[in-house]
Amino acid sequence: MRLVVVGADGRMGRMLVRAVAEAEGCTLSAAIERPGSPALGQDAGSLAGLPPLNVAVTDNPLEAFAAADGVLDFTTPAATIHFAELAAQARIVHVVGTTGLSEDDREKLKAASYHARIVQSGNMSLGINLMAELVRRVAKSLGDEFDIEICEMHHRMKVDAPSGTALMLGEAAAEGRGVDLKAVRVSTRDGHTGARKTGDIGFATLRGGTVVGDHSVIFAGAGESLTISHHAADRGLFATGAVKAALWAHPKPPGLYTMADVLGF
Ligand SMILES: NC(=O)C1=CN([C@@H]2O[C@H](COP(=O)(O)OP(=O)(O)OC[C@H]3O[C@@H](n4cnc5c(N)ncnc54)[C@H](OP(=O)(O)O)[C@@H]3O)[C@@H](O)[C@H]2O)C=CC1
Ligand SMILES: O=C(O)C1=N[C@H](C(=O)O)C[C@H](O)C1
Repeated sequence: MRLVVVGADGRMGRMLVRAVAEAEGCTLSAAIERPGSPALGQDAGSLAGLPPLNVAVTDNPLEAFAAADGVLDFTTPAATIHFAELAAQARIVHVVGTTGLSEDDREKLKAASYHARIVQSGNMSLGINLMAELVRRVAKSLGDEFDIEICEMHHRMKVDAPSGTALMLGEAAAEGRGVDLKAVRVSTRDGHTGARKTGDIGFATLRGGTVVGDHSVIFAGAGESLTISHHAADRGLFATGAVKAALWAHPKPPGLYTMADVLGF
């Protein structure tokens, strides 16, 4: 499968280049960065700490997508929506790891998925996707006498909050309870907040250092609490998941898929 990595000089982009180079049945057909990036013209393999792959970074996604079977995209919401339009025109697979997407962005991805095979997930790891299934089940079993709080910590450079993963876990908890997350979500608390409202789902965001990604969902009841946690030690696992998603989606019909579909949950 010929894969393009967009945002190839980013933290995830470099991991994706490595994952493609190491995956059986995949080749890196192009590496894209934004116009003006200092990475333009450099070898994508060298940027990723590998021997040269003879793939120079360019700012021409149109040409790259026309000669590819799929694109791995961990960039920014604006860039992802632009790439979704191009991937739909080229009828290729689009794996979207970018977080911080708005409702409007999601609508645009949905529209693009009439032509492209899109796999979108706030987290491409096996562990988090399994955790979301567990959270759904526990939330369904426990009822709202158990308060749900979601805590996440990421590195100091992360720009969106709560994390895409935290929101995904919140959606799973809300689904388990049969409620709409938007109606019960509490993402900030400061000052005299009053007592916690029954049924709220709270989010706490921590940022610091080089933390790859830690997530906990706490079910706090009367006299007992249950916590489900995940610790990501290396962002290579998200990249491996993204390549797996691309290979899975290659023979599928156009549509908007999730990592849970890829993993068969
Ligand atoms: N779903 C998952 O499993 C995971 C998702 N993520 C998400 O992936 C995204 C990226 O994270 P991370 O790698 O840490 O961020 P980085 O900022 O390190 O990487 C993003 C890269 O995309 C580039 N970029 C921005 N706009 C464009 C454009 N129009 N064309 C081409 N390249 C562009 C940036 O270039 P420049 O810096 O020059 O602007 C940068 O190199 C975030 O939303 C993050 O939350 C991260 C890990 C796992
Ligand atoms: O920005 C990151 O680094 C990460 N982003 C994703 C998120 O927002 O959940 C996934 C992972 O936790 C790392």
